[in-house]
Amino acid sequence: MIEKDAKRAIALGYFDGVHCGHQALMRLAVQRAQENGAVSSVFTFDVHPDTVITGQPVPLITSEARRRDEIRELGGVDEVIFGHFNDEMRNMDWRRFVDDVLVGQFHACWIITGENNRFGYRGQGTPERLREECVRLGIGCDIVESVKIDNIVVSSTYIRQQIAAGNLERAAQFLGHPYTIAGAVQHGRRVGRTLGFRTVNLALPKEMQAPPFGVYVSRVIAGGQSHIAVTNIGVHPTFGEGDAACVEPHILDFDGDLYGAFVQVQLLHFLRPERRFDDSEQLKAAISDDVAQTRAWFETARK
Ligand SMILES: Cc1cc2nc3c(=O)[nH]c(=O)nc-3n(C[C@H](O)[C@H](O)[C@H](O)COP(=O)(O)O)c2cc1C
Ligand SMILES: Nc1ncnc2c1ncn2[C@@H]1O[C@H](COP(=O)(O)OP(=O)(O)OP(=O)(O)O)[C@@H](O)[C@H]1O
Repeated sequence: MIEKDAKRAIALGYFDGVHCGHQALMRLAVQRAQENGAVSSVFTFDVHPDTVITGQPVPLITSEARRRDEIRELGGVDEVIFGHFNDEMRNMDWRRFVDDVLVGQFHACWIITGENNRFGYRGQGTPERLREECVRLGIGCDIVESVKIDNIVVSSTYIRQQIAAGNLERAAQFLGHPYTIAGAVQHGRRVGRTLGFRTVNLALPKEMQAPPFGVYVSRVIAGGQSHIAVTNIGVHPTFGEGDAACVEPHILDFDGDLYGAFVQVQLLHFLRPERRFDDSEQLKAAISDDVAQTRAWFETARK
């Protein structure tokens, strides 16, 4: 239990996907907290600010249900604070945000931000202004240089573009971990078993940035175990149109029961687009080929 008036080293930003740059920033927050006998925290928002500002939902790399856990697991911080991004927050002067919210309400003794971060009304809170304000308040401040890969600044926006294009290897390189869809296993229509390939069924969270509908080499993490799998994402057009998009991994060489379990599906490599087959025999042949390609991919990855 973290005490309300504990002092905190607070990292600022939205942290969608918890990519390599976010992780570097949070490592520093953890270090500053240790040095100062403080709690390491992230201050983020319940909705993406651009969703409110532009009126267009920003598709997310991390589903809403997983955000807190993912930031804590991958960032190593003690606490994730979710500010409510409403009109009041949107119009709040940057200095008031620092003085009243971060310091007044959450007792910040150190604030950590990336060099490209902007906050407060119209983004008028720049890292340089933050540094000056922290000096005035007598608290610590770090401005972290952007992490780059291949001379490209790692950002959630760039990673979303890679996911949307099906470049999951590139997305994983920039994330520092695979793109993952998590959720509770639901009952499907039990067609999979008639095909000879049982599948685990998950809803695709509607707020997520999905990759193109298709078939992916995958891993399924369930009950602390990692399984090799091949996953179809889409609306399975062979069986009629109109269904909501779902995520259906077929776990190779597995005969267990996962109904109701909470699983994570890591999508590693795009194999082919989803398509409509004329009959289930053709679909079966295609899935057999997907399975063979998946085994071959893991064989090559192991070498
Ligand atoms: C590896 C794999 C690839 C698949 N590819 C397609 C496809 O291209 N087109 C399609 O209509 N269904 C495809 N399916 C079938 C459906 O996604 C789903 O497995 C089937 O409709 C069974 O659904 P159920 O679990 O609700 O019974 C594929 C399934 C798997 C496991
Ligand atoms: N590549 C990076 N290296 C270091 N820090 C970063 C990097 N990218 C973002 N940050 C910092 O991490 C915090 C959270 O970043 P945030 O999620 O707001 O931005 P982002 O990843 O650049 O996303 P977007 O593409 O939406 O701008 C911010 O303080 C930001 O400046």
